[in-house]
Amino acid sequence: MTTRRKITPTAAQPQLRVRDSSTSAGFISGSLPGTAPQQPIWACPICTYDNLEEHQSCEMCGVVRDSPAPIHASVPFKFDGPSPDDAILGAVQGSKKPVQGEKLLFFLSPSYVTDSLSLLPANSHARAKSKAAAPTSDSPGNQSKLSDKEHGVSEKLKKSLVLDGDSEDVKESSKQRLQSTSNKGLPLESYKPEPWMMHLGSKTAEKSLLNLVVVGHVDAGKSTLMGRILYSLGRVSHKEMHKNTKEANEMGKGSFAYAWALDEGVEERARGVTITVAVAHFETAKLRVVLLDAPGHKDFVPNMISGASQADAAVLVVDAAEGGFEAGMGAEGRESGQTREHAQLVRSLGVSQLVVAVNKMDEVQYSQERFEEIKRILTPFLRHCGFRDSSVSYVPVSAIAGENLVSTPSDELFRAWYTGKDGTLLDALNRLEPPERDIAKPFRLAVAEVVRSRSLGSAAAGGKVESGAIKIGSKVMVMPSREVGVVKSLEQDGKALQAARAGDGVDIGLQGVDAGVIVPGGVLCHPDYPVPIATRFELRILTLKLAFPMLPGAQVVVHAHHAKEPGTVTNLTALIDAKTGQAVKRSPRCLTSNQSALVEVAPERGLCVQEYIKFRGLGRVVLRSEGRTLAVGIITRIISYQ
Ligand SMILES: Nc1nc2c(ncn2[C@@H]2O[C@H](COP(=O)(O)OP(=O)(O)OP(=O)(O)O)[C@@H](O)[C@H]2O)c(=O)[nH]1
Repeated sequence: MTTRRKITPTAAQPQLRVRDSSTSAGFISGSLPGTAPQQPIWACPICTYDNLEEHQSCEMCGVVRDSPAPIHASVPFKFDGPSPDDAILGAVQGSKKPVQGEKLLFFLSPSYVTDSLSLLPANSHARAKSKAAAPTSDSPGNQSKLSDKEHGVSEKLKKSLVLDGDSEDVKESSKQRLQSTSNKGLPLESYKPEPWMMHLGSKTAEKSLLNLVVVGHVDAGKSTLMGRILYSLGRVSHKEMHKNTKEANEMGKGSFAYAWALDEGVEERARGVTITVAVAHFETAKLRVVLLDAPGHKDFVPNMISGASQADAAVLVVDAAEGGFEAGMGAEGRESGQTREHAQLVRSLGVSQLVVAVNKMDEVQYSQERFEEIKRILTPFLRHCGFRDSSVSYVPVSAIAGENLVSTPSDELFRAWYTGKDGTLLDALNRLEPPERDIAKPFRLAVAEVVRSRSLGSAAAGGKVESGAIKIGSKVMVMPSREVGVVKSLEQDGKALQAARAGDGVDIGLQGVDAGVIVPGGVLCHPDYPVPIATRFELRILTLKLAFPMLPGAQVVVHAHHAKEPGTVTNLTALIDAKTGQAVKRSPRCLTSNQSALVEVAPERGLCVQEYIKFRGLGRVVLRSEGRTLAVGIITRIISYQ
């Protein structure tokens, strides 16, 4: 039996999923977080955050340990590696040394893709055919430390966040940041997790959970690849495969038979494209993988964003065929390629580990030269997106021929050069590290979908637990309605659970709330620590390639976790130097491509979001307009609440 489902996020029209009840013995996922051991620490010279000895860079602001005295004190924090967010936060080159053996290049430079494609041999351009863990600061072991320190860090940041010492509004910004802990709830720092939460999973030696999103340009072979893996691992039965093959042949779409294991919708099958995010489960030697198969077509980027916002790691599928790879990179004058856009988006949505599956190797006769060529072009590009070289692996595969997926290649041409020391795609997936989870923070779950099933009842939501933990009987507040219900049932992969914790993708059945109050893009949270409903917030953004300058008053669609809401860029507060993190110009008249800036945004209806520094998963934002991604960013301050 397979346990696949689809997520179609849209705040305006909740997606209902009807499913038979199919529960089995409950289990609790994940490994034992345990209590934080006493370990030596070092204080960051920028933000004063106390880091564990083993960390070579600050978990709070990303500054490399032993870096020279800080010269750009306006940088509040950063990812583990440079990313679009890093550019937003600044100091990519100013305060961070290159990591061992890596050269940090100025990333997302306008000419970058053109430059990298110019590395191709002349005939490669002619080939174009017509048709993206490091532990976070929220590690369980660090949870108490983080919670206890949060306020102290903020006190320091109060000074360092001021972009311009003379500016009253920016001083006010810092003051409000400190007050914006939660709206009409207890201060976050007063939260203490209950003992049972910290011991979830302690009695079992279960595999770790990894949420894996599969992204890449349209038709790169994502669904075929994952369908074939699911089939090889026995997650798709022979009977089901036989049925898919027969029906696909009858529709003249025989080559999509494996993809149909994931593309189950009528329209998806008729059009031969993935539209929604399909969810499936499989296991590697050490991981329980929740697979999120995202659409590649540019029209469905919003759905891809929703899938990627739940992910811990990603598989970027690229098409090795002549012209296929180049199309994904937006070569040959194409306005954009989704290999490029997806890699930028997944990194800005917090994914730092990437497996690049170089697919359709059968179409290039398993050419080592082609594989190396693609690697050579992608490596610096992915570095520019913010991926560390050491967090990216490349695996040549053929989904259609089943080569190098779960077993070593059998094709002679392939075996001639691929010795298999880097292993199969499954080996590469097994090497991914699940991130540490935010267990010691109040419960938060961003609603990905509305679920209706007999076992869960009429008021049920599906999504990934961002922080904290819940069990049967826990009270939760449904936002934005503020109705409070009790957890009646919990399910994961079709099995009943007694409890769920940060990182788990779960379906939650609630008692005591109206079904209609659960909406995709809403948030389930701890009733004493409700998520704010923000009606205006400040963002640090990095603009991508803009067709037109962004002006104050620009109409955008604001994407935050699974929420999607029209909104207005009400103010361009300051232009920020991406290298130094300093405000270089107040109230710029407009923003152009590849600029880092502080802006204010007002969604038409309140959004359930939080400052990135407090809840990363609820603090990342993507601004889009007319089907194009304009900017990626993080919430630095909530200005007004509903
Ligand atoms: N030759 C060859 N064709 C492949 C391979 N993998 C996939 N395809 C074909 O590529 C086409 C697209 O495959 P899909 O799996 O639907 O691609 P996708 O990336 O999931 O597409 P979207 O989700 O719509 O972006 C189908 O005709 C597949 O049969 C491969 O390894 N070799």
